[in-house]
Amino acid sequence: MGSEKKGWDYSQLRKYDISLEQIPRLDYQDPKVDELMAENEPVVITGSKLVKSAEKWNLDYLEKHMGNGDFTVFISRNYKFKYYDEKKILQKLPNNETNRGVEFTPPTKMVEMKLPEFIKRLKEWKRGDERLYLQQGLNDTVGPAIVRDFLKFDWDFCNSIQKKQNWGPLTSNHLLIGMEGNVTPCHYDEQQNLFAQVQGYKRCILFSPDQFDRLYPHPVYHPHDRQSMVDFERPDYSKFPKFKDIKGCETVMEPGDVLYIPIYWWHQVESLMRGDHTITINFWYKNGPTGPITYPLKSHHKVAVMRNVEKMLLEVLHDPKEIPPLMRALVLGRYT
Ligand SMILES: CC[C@@H](CC(=O)C(=O)O)C(=O)O
Ligand SMILES: [Zn+2]
Repeated sequence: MGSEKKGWDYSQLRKYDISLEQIPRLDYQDPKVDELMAENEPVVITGSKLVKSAEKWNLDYLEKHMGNGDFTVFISRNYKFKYYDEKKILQKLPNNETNRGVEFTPPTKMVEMKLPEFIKRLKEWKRGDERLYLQQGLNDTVGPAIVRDFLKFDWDFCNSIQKKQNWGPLTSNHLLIGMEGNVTPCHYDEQQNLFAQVQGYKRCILFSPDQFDRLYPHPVYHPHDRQSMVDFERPDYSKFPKFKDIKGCETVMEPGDVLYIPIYWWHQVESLMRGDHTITINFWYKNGPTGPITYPLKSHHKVAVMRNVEKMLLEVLHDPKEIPPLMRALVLGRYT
């Protein structure tokens, strides 16, 4: 994978005891790109101009043109930015009732920050300081120059993919500005994703949905729903024995690369250590209609089924502790 001539080297990658193949890197005009996407397989698409109009988006340009809006910034005391769903945290509601959330201490703080302050903290950051990660949906609060650049994205390119792959509508574009070494731990999303690298180098480690039982996602009701419970750097093989057999693929994204992250595919994303800050724009699309079901079900369909079973059981049992005994009674000795 890659090499020194590509502006990064192996010493900038975190070391894991995981077997990883290379994600194919194909030119955007290669017909194999469509074939892989049609199979819900990841592919790095090179040479497209999808976000070429944003290649000038360095920090000074963004500070000058991003407008005076508030941006969502996550703050972490370490290098990890594990996503959590606030709606699943036990909360007092206005009428003094509580939602059916759980007690949970978020691992990161989410704040609203003006861009100049974010950039100042980015530039002044030193080892040991809290880390920051700007993750903001692009909306109409940005300045006119950014709107112009946004309109100049190669929309024909991504619209043709959307049409060919029969995806649903584009739901959002997120601007992601990360510090060197920041890690978004392994998780999956329920949307199709074109992940466009604008500045800096990002390592993306992906696992097929069929690795579900090796990645031990938090329960659906948990704020870390869709996130793996396994700490890749210090895996607890007694709690997560199947993680030993994990198989995945990876790539180091360079500016201009576009990675197709298929719906339900697990991914861990890392800004290379001792590298520059990174800037990414992602394009999230609703999945298209399932189309003709073939049997046995594909692994990503099985993940959707498992999520629905979990949600239904929670709905009827109310107490998550009731699920394991019921599932054991259902399966052990009967289906095993
Ligand atoms: C925002 C988190 C992550 C990207 C990602 O998970 C996605 O685009 O789905 C990253 O780049 O750190
Ligand atoms: Zn994601």
